[in-house]
Amino acid sequence: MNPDIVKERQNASFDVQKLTYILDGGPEKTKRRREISLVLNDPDFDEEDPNFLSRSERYEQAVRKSAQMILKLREYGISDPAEINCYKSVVRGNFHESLGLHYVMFLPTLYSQCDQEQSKKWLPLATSFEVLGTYAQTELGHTHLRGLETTATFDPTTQEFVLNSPTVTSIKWWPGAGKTSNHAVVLAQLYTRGKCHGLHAFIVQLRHMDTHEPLPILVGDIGPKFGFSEVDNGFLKLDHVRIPRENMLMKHVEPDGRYVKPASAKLTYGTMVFIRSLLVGLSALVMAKSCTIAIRYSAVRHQSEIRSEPEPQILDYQTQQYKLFPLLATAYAFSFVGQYMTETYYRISGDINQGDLSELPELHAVSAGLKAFTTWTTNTGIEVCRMSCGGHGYSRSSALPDLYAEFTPTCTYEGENTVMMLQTAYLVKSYRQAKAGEQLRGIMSYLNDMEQRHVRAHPASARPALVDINDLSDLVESYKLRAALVESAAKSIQQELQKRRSHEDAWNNSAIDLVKASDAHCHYMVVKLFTDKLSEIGDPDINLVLTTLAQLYALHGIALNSGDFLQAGLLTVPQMQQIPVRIKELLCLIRPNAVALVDAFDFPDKVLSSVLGRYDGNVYENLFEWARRSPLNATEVHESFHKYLK
Ligand SMILES: CC(C)(COP(=O)(O)OP(=O)(O)OC[C@H]1O[C@@H](n2cnc3c(N)ncnc32)[C@H](O)[C@@H]1OP(=O)(O)O)[C@@H](O)C(=O)NCCC(=O)NCCSC(=O)/C=C/CCCCCCCCCCCCC(=O)O
Ligand SMILES: Cc1cc2nc3c(=O)[nH]c(=O)nc-3n(C[C@H](O)[C@H](O)[C@H](O)COP(=O)(O)OP(=O)(O)OC[C@H]3O[C@@H](n4cnc5c(N)ncnc54)[C@H](O)[C@@H]3O)c2cc1C
Repeated sequence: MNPDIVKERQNASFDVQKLTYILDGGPEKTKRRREISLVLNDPDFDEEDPNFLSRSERYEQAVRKSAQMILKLREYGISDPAEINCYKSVVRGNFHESLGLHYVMFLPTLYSQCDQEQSKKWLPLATSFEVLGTYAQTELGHTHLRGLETTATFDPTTQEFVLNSPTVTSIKWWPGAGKTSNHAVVLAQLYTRGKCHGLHAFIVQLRHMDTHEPLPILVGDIGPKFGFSEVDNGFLKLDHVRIPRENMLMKHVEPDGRYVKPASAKLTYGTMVFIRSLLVGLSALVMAKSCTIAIRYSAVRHQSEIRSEPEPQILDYQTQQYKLFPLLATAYAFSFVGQYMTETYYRISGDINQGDLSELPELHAVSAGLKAFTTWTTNTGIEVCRMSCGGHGYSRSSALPDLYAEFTPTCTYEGENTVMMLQTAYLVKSYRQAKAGEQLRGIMSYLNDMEQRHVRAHPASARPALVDINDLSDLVESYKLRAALVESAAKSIQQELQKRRSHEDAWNNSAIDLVKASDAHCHYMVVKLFTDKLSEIGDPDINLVLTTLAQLYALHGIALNSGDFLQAGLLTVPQMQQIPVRIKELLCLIRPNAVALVDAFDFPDKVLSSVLGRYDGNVYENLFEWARRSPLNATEVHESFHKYLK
């Protein structure tokens, strides 16, 4: 064990184990997660570091691993869905799996959209992995749902749907598992009796069940990408492919071609809402991994000097703390927001299953906004962590380049982040309702008292000292008032309309304000949820250290967005000047607990897969060992010497 890291652990002011229990949701859950993590000792999961393999080898290794994962699930008797997720997350490590889409999109779509008869047919096939599925929605030319071109036309004479990609731009593009899957849920515009009824989901067989040869369908892999090398994102061109009427999910077409309207057309989009909710938790996980690597490494790395003494740990540099500790605070904040998002998703989707769709718009707005907010922040955070590790952060052995490459498409898939932030119609609608005197419930209720508490620029002399920057509840309150930026967005729309612009142009001309409003709303939610969580934590030592993190999270956010808070008169200039001073004090308070705070995330070394983030801190000897395994070192003299240099 590296002596620096031993010393760090001795300095901790709280019980790391107890904090792990809080993050997991209780000691029993921690115990079970640790038991599940033991599967990593199974030699059948031994594999070559993917960084030493070609794309094709990576894909093959990933398919082997996915197949092993399924066999082992049965062997280990893991059947609870939450435990399956935990098991898969542990085994998957920092990479995605080739069968991922089957689990996260294909199966959930079947579960939520099959009727009884369809469930009876498809669920046994899909859960036994005879049917391997993907989710084919995006097209080469479009992602916007109303713009999708693929058609499904009902033919009452044969009781079939005819699926067609009429143009190049209508070719399905991006669905994972182009080579792996034999079926797809295909999203297509439904036509019956000559009329278009919008997007609906259809189950389409793509490949022969025994030979895996493609049916008369053009299907394949779209080629190498920025990351996601394990995943065979695919293309799919359908040329008048016929499928039985029974393959339409939720069956909205009667045998005579009559269309039966669903309770809400938006139910077809349910799988996306599900994944967007999951991505909030994934952001927390990846932020936590990145901080673990960067903070442990910073504790064992010595460089330069502060005083004329031996080189200090780089974690002692104030600038290093300023890079990493706000991200550590973010990892904790997002962990609690992830828990909230999961609970909210299951609560509201439970109501939806019972026929109560009243909270569907809120679920859509919250999941879209938080998905965008947390993935954007995490994406830039990983890169800060990588940079903070200097040259060794650039080595793939650190895992940080892989974490970045695998995570960065979360800002794009399941709805491009700007587009998701622009799903603020709900915020503006809520604002207008509140303004009209309606009492809002839930997370939007803060808009109820906006009329009394206008957020607008005050002259400097008239600015009230509303906020005690050392008081978390005051900080939450000021974030809440800043979230009323939605008022500015709504006003911008109103002004545009007064200029006789169309409703659509008024929205587009206010889009920057709308994204800002959405961002401010999400930021408020995160600060509030983090603060609310503190009241549940009884252990005084843990409460203290998490309160320090929450204060840092809140103040750092204000410092980054100082213009909003000043312009709205929520903070005075002298208060704003106090914030960097307070932030520096908080960095000092966090410093002795930094390693313990990342230890509490409790990532086994095999899951982290990072030489820099090793629990024992023995970085240098392992960096050397890793480098020696590079394929270029397989021979002392590389064949290129004989071919070209000699
Ligand atoms: C929403 C759009 C942008 C627009 O929708 P559209 O209907 O076309 O048009 P509008 O008129 O604007 O909207 C109409 C109204 O409907 C409301 N609306 C829209 N969507 C929804 C919805 N989903 N639910 C409810 N309501 C909705 C909207 O607000 C309007 O309301 P109103 O009329 O104003 O009242 C739409 O075009 C859109 O959604 N675009 C984005 C497209 C998209 O998202 N595509 C995704 C394709 S699939 C994909 O990307 C797959 C990726 C693969 C990922 C694989 C890896 C996953 C990893 C998973 C993580 C695992 C976590 C594990 C964690 C661990 O390990 O621990
Ligand atoms: C790794 C990966 C895996 C994927 N897996 C799948 C899958 O399994 N199945 C599937 O169906 N799809 C999948 N996708 C596709 C993914 O869902 C889309 O790429 C995503 O929805 C974004 O759409 P787009 O690529 O068309 O971007 P575009 O919408 O073309 O975005 C390009 C730019 O235009 C801007 N823009 C677009 N519309 C607006 C607007 N209304 N207002 C303001 N700005 C706008 C965006 O902000 C962005 O800056 C995957 C994508 C990736 C990268």
